[in-house]
Amino acid sequence: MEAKQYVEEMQKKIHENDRGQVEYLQAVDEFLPSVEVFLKENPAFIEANILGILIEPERILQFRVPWQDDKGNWRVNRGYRVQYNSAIGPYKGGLRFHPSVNLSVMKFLAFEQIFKNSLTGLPIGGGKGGSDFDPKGKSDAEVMRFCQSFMTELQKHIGPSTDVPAGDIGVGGREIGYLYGMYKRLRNYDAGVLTGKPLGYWGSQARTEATGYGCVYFVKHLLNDSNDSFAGKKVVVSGSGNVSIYAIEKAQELGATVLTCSDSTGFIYDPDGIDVELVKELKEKNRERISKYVETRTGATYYDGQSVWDFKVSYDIALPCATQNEINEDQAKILVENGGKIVAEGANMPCTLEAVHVLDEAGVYYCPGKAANAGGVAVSALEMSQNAERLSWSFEKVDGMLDDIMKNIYETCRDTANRYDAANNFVLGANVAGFEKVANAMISQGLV
Ligand SMILES: NC(=O)C1=CN([C@@H]2O[C@H](COP(=O)(O)OP(=O)(O)OC[C@H]3O[C@@H](n4cnc5c(N)ncnc54)[C@H](OP(=O)(O)O)[C@@H]3O)[C@@H](O)[C@H]2O)C=CC1
Ligand SMILES: O=C(O)CCC(=O)C(=O)O
Repeated sequence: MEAKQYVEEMQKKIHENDRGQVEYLQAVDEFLPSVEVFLKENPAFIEANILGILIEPERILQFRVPWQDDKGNWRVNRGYRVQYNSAIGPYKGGLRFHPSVNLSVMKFLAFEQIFKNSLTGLPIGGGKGGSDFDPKGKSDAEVMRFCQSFMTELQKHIGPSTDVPAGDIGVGGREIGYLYGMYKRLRNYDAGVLTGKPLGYWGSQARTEATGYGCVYFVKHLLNDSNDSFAGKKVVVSGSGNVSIYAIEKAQELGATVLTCSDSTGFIYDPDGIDVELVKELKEKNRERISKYVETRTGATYYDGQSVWDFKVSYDIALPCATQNEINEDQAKILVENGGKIVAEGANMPCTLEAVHVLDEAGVYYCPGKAANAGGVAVSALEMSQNAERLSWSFEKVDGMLDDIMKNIYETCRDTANRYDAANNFVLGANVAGFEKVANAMISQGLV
C-alpha cells in the first residue's frame, strides 16, 4: 500500500474509533501526515502496520478516587493513567489535576509524550495521567487526602522500572510529596517511582526549572544558528505556573524583556519586564491570582478576563506556557501582525492546527511542544538515574546536561526536516525523528 493511502486509512480509522475525543484526534491529525515521508522511504514499516499498532495505547487505566473534604462530605473524582508505549523504556509522563481532564486530554498528552520522550535520547516510554480534581481553592489537608486516595489505586500499576509519573498542571512539589508519601507507606521505599520530588528527599536539582529553561535553551540554539541571541528581544509568555516562571527567568537572564504573563483569569502587561521573583511569591508560594501583581508593580497593567494572545503589542518571540489550544487561528494572525518570529511551545499543544497553519504560512519558526518542552521530562529521566545510583548531582551539572539535551533535540529536528527537504519544518522533524526510534524498537521487539 502507498504511504499516503496508508496514513489516510489510519486517520479515518482513528476518527471512527475515537469519535468525539477532540484533543486526542487533533494530536493524531498533526502527527500522522508528517510521518508519511518517512513511511514512503521505509515501506517495511507499512507492511508491519506500525501505525495501526502504535496508535493503540498499550493500556488505559481509569479509576474512582473517593475523598473527604474538610466538612466531612464524601466527594469523588475520576483518575486516569494512560500507559501508551513502553518500547524504549518505562512509561514516563506527568499527572494533571484540572477540572478539564478527561480521557481525550489524557490520550493526547500520552500520545505526544511517546515522541517527546524519544527525542530526549533517554530510555523512557510514553504515558500520562491525572484527574478532574481541582486543587484550586482546596485546603492542604483536602489535597493531601485526595492524593492519598489517588495513590492508593495508582500504586498497583506503577514502579521505578514500569511507570514513573511526575507533575503537570495542578501537580507540583506539594502534590508529589503527598503522592510519594502514600506510595512509600503502601509499597515501602522506592525513590525512583515519581519524579519532581522535593530536593530534600531524592528530587533532582534543576527539575523545577527544567521545562521553562529547556524551552528557552531550544530557542537559544535556534537563534545561535543565525548568529542571533535573546539579547534585546521582546518576549511574550502566557501562564504563570511552573513552566512559565522558569521560561521568564531564563529568557530575562539571557537579556530579553518578557512583557507578559497570565493565569486563567486574565493577563499582566509589564513593559519594564516581568518581575519573576514577584510572580514566584504570588503563584508558587501564596497560590494567589496573578491580578495581585499590579498591587506591587504599579507600572504594570492587569487585563481581567482577557487573553495574552488577543493583545496588540510588538514582540519577537512567543512562548505559550499555559495549556492546550490557547492560541487559535485569529490569535495566530494577531501574533504575526505583532511581529512574532518564533513560537516555542512550553505548554503541550497550545496552538490549534489552524493556528499552526497561519504561523507556517507567515514563515514564523514554529517549535512544537514535543520538542521545545522536552526539558522537563529529560531532567525527570536524570532524576531517575540519580535515584538509581543513590546520588545527587549539582545544579550546574544537571543544567548543563539539560542545555546539551535541548541542543541535541533542536539539531535533530532541524536535520531531520532538512533530510526531507522541509527546512524549518520542526513538526516534521520532531515527529519523524521521535517516531523512527520508537518504531524500530517496536519492530525489533516483535511488535508485542
Ligand atoms: N510541568 C512540567 O514539567 C511540564 C509541563 N508541560 C506543560 O506546560 C503547561 C503548563 O504546565 P505547568 O506550568 O506545569 O502547570 P501549572 O499548574 O504550574 O501552571 C499552569 C498555568 O497555566 C494556567 N492555565 C491552566 N489551565 C488554563 C486554562 N484552561 N486557561 C488559561 N490558563 C490556564 C494556570 O492558571 P491558573 O492558575 O489560573 O489555573 C497557570 O498559570 C501544560 O500544558 C503542561 O502540560 C510540558 C512539559 C513539562
Ligand atoms: O517529568 C515528567 O515525567 C513529565 C513531564 C510532562 O508531563 C510533560 O513532558 O508533558
